Amino acid sequence: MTAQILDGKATAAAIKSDLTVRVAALKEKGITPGLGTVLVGDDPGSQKYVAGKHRDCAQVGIASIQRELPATATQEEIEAVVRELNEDPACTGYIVQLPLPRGIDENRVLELMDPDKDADGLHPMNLGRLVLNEPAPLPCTPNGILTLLRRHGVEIKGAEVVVVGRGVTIGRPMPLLLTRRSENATVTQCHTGTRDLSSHLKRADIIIAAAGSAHLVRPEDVKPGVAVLDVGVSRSAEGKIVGDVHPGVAEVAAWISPNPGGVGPMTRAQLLVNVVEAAERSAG
Ligand SMILES: Nc1nc(=O)c2c([nH]1)NC[C@@H]1CN(c3ccc(C(=O)N[C@@H](CCC(=O)O)C(=O)O)cc3)C=[N+]21
Repeated sequence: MTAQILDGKATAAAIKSDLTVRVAALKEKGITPGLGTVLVGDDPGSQKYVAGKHRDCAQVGIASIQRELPATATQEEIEAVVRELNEDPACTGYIVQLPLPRGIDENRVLELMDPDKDADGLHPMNLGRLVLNEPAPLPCTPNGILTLLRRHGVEIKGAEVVVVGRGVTIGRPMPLLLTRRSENATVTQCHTGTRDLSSHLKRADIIIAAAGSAHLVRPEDVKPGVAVLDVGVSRSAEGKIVGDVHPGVAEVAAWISPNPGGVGPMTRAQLLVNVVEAAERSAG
């Protein structure tokens, strides 16, 4: 058996085409959604991601607001940009690209953001709203994963899902989304402290591998017919992206998300969804 592809690139393109229509409707009401990005420093990876986000915006008609600060920027300088975007009516939603340079208190910056402009869905207020089942912008990568599964007809209701990882962007919020009544999955969260990862993986109907550990999930660890989402990003010695899932898993799984071309483009698409939804909320 060779797994079918959970095609994030194609699914993200379909979402962007839906959004183009919604953005046009907002513009008829006199509202142009705008995505802001705050990029601090000159990390080439971060520059590339941020550039990708603005390319996406251009495709769907969302305005781009780019703020760049040097690697030497102080806490106060970064916070001043955050305050400015909070006040800017043209900025519907924004992100502060992470990580911030050493010595900057990231959480203090993030907490200063207006939660209603939080395009990442990772502001403490919005994580709290998620716990409380209140409407909120949803974390982009976990929500992108759910959308990718739904659009390929992978059954989430009742599924045994193993999430590997406990990072703030994926591992922590993912089970919160999966265990809502609307999803009704059963979740096991594994991490570096898990005694026997393989025994958990073998029981899973869906595996979400977000540990950042190259080829952590091996073919002998998984049940035939499983759906596997490869969210990990490591770099090989040659600089190529290496995921958390061993390529041999594709011979056992029913569904697999390629990496690149899987969850990454979905993350970007959900960011745009959050910006458009924030603009729609403000339009009433
Ligand atoms: N505030 C904040 N929000 C983020 O969402 C955020 C962040 N900071 N910091 C860095 C990480 C990383 N991230 C990616 C998003 C899309 C791709 C993506 O689309 N990747 C392509 C490949 C790109 C390539 O070839 O390098 C793919 O998977 O097909 C990758 C990585 C968002 N992040």
